[in-house]
Amino acid sequence: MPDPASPGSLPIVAFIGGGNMARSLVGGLLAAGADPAAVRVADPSADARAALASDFGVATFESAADAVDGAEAWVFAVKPQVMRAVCTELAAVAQQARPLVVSIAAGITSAQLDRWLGGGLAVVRTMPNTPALLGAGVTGLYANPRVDAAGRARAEGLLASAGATVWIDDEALMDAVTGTSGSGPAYVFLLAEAMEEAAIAEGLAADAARTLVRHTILGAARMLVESGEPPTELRRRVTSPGGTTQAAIEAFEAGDLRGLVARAVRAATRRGGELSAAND
Ligand SMILES: NC(=O)C1=CN([C@@H]2O[C@H](COP(=O)(O)OP(=O)(O)OC[C@H]3O[C@@H](n4cnc5c(N)ncnc54)[C@H](OP(=O)(O)O)[C@@H]3O)[C@@H](O)[C@H]2O)C=CC1
Ligand SMILES: O=C(O)[C@@H]1CCC=N1
Repeated sequence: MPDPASPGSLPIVAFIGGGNMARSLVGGLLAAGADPAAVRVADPSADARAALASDFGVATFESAADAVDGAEAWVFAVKPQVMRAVCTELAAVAQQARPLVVSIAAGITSAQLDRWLGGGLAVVRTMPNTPALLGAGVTGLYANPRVDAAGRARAEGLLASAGATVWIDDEALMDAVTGTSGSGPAYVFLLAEAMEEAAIAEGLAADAARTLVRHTILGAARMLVESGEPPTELRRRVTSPGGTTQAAIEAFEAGDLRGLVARAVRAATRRGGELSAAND
């Protein structure tokens, strides 16, 4: 009996959309041992298809209908703006095939996906992030009531090779997942940009600033994950009373960094709801 959570024993999975995130997920799946013969990707771009085929050895298709033929899991990896059209085109096939539907799109709800695909389907709405490319991502997953235990295990198996997974029981919170971890890598990259610029403004050479900042973020992230200790405690150990870090933290707090981050996450979270409404 194959283990449905193991990528090596996945049923045939079709990715509809072969862009940035699909590439990350396909790469992660194969790195975790999935058979390239069990992975298909549909994308309208001949260049994207050629790159996917040569990089990963997966079968590629111009037409989504051809890619999903015989696939038990369909992963929708297109932009929210085209999701309705893409689903509607596949609705008749979906009603016959009854696949496990997995979406990685921001904002688009499981009810919308189900409705556009004709209704009554098992749908898992997920939100991965780009470090999936390194197997260092994190994905939030929500399953609609039609998804059984095997479907959950299958969806988790598809995303687990991209990194950690977190099940979310209340779909209304999936936009907050997007605003936290889906978009989150960009927040860290923005911090890196700002720190590099500040370091250069203090007189450091650009290459020195780049190395100092990148390895500071890498080291701090590893400490966060590997120590399991709360960030407040890790920060306390860097902050000598009356020392340099305290001076910097006071500047951050005076500038309301926490409030700014809260407003940014709120903006991303709200945008998820807007993407859902605007593309219904
Ligand atoms: N980028 C990120 O960090 C994250 C993105 N997401 C979600 O992932 C989804 C994809 O994003 P991303 O990979 O960044 O976007 P991309 O634009 O890189 O990928 C989408 C791909 O879908 C293709 N496409 C368009 N129409 C069809 C169709 N009818 N059939 C098959 N493929 C089609 C596009 O081709 P073409 O360009 O030629 O139109 C493109 O290659 C989005 O819904 C996004 O919300 C989720 C988490 C993180
Ligand atoms: O910016 C976006 O809409 C997508 C979803 C999460 C990350 N990128």
